[in-house]
Amino acid sequence: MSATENHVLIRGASLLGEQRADVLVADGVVAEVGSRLDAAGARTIEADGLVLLPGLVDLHTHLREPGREDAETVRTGSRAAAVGGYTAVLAMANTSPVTDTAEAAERVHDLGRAAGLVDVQPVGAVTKGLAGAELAELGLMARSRAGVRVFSDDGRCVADARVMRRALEYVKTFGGVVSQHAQEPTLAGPSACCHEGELSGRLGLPGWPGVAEEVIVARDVMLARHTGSRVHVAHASTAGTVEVLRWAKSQGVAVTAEVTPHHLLLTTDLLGGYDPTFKVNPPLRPAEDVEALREALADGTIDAVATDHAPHARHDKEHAFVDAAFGMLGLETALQVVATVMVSSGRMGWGDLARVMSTRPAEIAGLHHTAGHGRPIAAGEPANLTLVDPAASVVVDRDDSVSLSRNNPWHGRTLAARVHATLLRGVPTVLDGTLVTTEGSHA
Ligand SMILES: NC(=O)N[C@@H](CC(=O)O)C(=O)O
Ligand SMILES: [Zn+2]
Ligand SMILES: [Zn+2]
Repeated sequence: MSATENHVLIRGASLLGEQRADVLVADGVVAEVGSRLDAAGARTIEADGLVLLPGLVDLHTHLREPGREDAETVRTGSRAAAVGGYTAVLAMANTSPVTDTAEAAERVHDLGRAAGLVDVQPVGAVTKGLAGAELAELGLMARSRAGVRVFSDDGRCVADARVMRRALEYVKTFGGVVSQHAQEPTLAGPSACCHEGELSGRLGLPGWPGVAEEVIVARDVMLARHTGSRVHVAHASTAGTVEVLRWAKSQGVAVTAEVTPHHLLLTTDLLGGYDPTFKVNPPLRPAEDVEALREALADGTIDAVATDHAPHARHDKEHAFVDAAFGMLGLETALQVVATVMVSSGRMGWGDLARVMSTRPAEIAGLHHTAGHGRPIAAGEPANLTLVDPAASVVVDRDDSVSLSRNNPWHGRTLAARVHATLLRGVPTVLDGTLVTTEGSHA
């Protein structure tokens, strides 16, 4: 092995879209940031016109392993994440079996390390089997090798206020956070499948009102205030949720929130054709909600963008609308959607995009200090990096995906920007927009 084999020189990138610099990566860390750096023998990435960001961190990914390896595996989901510019993802607990024990969390963690493309950090279930009644082994998961810090029954709401209160008290003891799928089950029938409004009436589909989300968010911020613990709102989707968050933050409540790319761009009227590709939970909302979410993301009321990447096998999606599975792909296109909606429009800069897609998610998940994600691009920092072509414009084709599933709501749309390269601790996982396999060949 030559002395410079582990060296990568990124030449002439614009750091967070601002000053231009060369970045030398050696042995997993940023060795030097400067101009006209020379590193004979280092692999050089010409980055003229490209923007360098800290590696993206996804607070909300469904990897489906164990249980539904036909829809996605830790390995295929890791590939999709790397292609999307991610260096860390949080894998939701609604697998089969559920991630509700230390052993289950360690298994997911180890599968992620074996795939080796992104850091896969398991989310632990709040309640055993996601049943909503008995707390899962929160402390054992936290103390396990997986070091779980984020807990969620995602897919289901922790609807019982007493269970939620106890979970918040428990995670406080080790600095954890509960990520809530906010949806009051008694405010929507079991077959609810879209936003409750004028369109649901016209289509004859049973709907959820936005208030089903808002009452849980309001309740949970009060429980967070009462317990002095941290709550995180998963996939915030309504203007009312934004109002509650704004108030809670003004009161100093330890609440954070994420919004998905699809809730930042897609609206409920896409359901007019009954295409199950657009069936997702929480449902796509009207344009007024979308605008409130964009504003909240820009002003920091919403902390992060999280994909809620929810792969589904074809035979689970290709049904009549009411019977199809909920969820859509997100990892490979998230940065492009945020670039399109927030950066190309001038509402945010690349530095802001780095805040909402890397720094804040890393802080919320506790990956900032320990695992070196979401860090500044500076000498001595772990080299988890994403290089983006801001001028690219790409027509999304669902068959270009490295995910096992094809439920891609962006198919046929033109999106801005493109991930050019991703580095995990200094090792390129993506180069020239293409996955680098561990064998070193392109796949
Ligand atoms: N978002 C979805 O529509 N589906 C998710 C569950 C969830 O995030 O609630 C899934 O696991 O498929
Ligand atoms: Zn959810
Ligand atoms: Zn989810």
